[in-house]
Amino acid sequence: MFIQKLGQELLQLLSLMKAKKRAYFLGLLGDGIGQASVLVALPFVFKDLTDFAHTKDPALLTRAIVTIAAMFLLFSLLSPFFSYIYRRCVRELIADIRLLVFQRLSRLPFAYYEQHHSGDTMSRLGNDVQLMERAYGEQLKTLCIILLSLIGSIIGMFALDGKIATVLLLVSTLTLYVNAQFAKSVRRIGDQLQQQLGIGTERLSDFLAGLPVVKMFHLHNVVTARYTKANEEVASSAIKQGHKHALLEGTNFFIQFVSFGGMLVVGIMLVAKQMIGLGVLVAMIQQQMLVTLAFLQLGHVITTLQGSLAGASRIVGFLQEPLEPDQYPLRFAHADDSDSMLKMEQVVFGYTADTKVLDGVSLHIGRGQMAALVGTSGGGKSTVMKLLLGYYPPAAGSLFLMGKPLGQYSIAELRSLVAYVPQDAFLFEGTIAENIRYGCQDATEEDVVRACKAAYAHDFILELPDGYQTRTGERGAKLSGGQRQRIAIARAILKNAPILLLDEATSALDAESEYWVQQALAALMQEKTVLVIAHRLSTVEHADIIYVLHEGKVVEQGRHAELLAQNGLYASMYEVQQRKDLPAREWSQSSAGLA
Ligand SMILES: Nc1ncnc2c1ncn2[C@@H]1O[C@H](COP(=O)(O)OP(=O)(O)OP(=O)(O)O)[C@@H](O)[C@H]1O
Repeated sequence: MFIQKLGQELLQLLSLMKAKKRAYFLGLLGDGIGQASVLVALPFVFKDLTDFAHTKDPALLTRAIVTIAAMFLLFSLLSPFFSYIYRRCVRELIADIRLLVFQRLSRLPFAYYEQHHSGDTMSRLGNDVQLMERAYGEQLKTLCIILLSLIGSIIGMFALDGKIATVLLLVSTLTLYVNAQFAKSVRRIGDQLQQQLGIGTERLSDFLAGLPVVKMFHLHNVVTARYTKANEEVASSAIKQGHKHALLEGTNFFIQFVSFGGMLVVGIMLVAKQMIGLGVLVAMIQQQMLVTLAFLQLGHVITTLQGSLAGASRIVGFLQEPLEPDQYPLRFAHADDSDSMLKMEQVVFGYTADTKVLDGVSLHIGRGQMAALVGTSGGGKSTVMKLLLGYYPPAAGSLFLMGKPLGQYSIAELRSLVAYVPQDAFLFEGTIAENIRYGCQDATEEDVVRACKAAYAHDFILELPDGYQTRTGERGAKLSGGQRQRIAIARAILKNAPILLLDEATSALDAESEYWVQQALAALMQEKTVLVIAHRLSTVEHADIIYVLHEGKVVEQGRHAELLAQNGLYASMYEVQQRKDLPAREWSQSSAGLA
């Protein structure tokens, strides 16, 4: 079972080598054979020298000198050459694997990112890839040298004396057995340790992402306590691992001591009775030490290799995560012959099979119209957006874009038709110009400036120290919320997609920023079909149609005045917000008057 699992994981590790397999094994075996043959040949040199001292036979001295010269050649010339091939291969292999992991990561379905913590994913790229590097770069090579020198030494021992070799081999096998027993529990602890390291990384990335919240609520003690707990668990597993290793070392030392002492005593008695020569005893002791050492190292390398293989197996598992499909396999019997740009018919959706987050939602948005999604928190507004962006397919019902069923679009086509401005505009580390150009990578400088002027961003960008070349900082941290939002709007203007999805962010902005963002949005919405999630109902009073979502159902729909007249959920939400919004609205109106 254990051997079978080890073998399977080794195969997984080798499966990632692909085209580099040949060069890797050439380097590995070349270097391994060089180092192992030196180890195995050395006892024979000592045998010849001991026998020469005893018999004065010059042929023995010549053979010893020739062997040493051959060893020198192997060790100083060939071994470094193969070692170079091998090391280079490992570096290239690890770079390839990192890239593979990243490429897979960038093409996973949206559900994956929602279900996995980013810290866990970071740990994949960091810890697990590092473990693989150790497996390819150190442990497999050590394993190769050990196995080769083990085979060479066993053959050498049998060449010296078959009976003694059999007894010594049995003792050495005991070492292997003990090590294999330890390996299982060390592996278990190793798996636990990696998992706990992943949790530690999660805590760290949570802390970094939530730094403003930590500062604002003075949560240092809370986050430190969470991190301390994860850290203590890591330390506890690492100590347990250390304890097992120490116990293993002690046991191995005992076995080695007994077998070495036994060999020495029995060997001297045999030499005294002239049953074997002194040279044979000297060579036999050395070969036996090599075999015992090889078994000892074998145990150690297998336990550490197992830890690395666990990392490799997580990477292999990750590389098998299903990719986002190019197209959803949705079949719809009919095309939409209405004039709608965006249409949902009785759409049902749940994040899990047994829940319904959207329960028969129907929307109809005509060309050039502005529609709004409003409603209670958790009502399903963002989920509607996720379906329209092709992050998830609907479980039932129909979804049409520009009259064509969703299933007839590739995901890439779908996303080219839609521009999305989220609530929290994300900017990549880089310059402002680069960030805007993500909307259309072929855009010229003039296009970028035009988009920024339309998004009311041009003036503030010019005031920044390096203008369009100003770096935005991590997640755009060097800019204000309103500035980030206007850059995101400029990016969307540049994309120039016919359908615009907006998640209204103005509630998080101060009155002045809100005013400029609203102006920018008005420019963005021109001649577009717009669906906006509105958190503040005052911003969608002029929408062509408003859909009120509550617990996954459209409970009201119509224009602002019609909904007020219905005196239902919308009317009561509007009334509550009117009272809260008053000061901001007054400022906004007076600014508009000034502008
Ligand atoms: N990735 C997810 N996995 C599981 N459930 C989710 C996921 N995202 C949202 N939900 C659940 O789906 C329901 C609808 O969420 P959604 O975010 O669509 O609501 P919303 O109307 O946009 O809410 P809000 O106005 O508060 O942002 C909620 O009950 C939420 O808990």
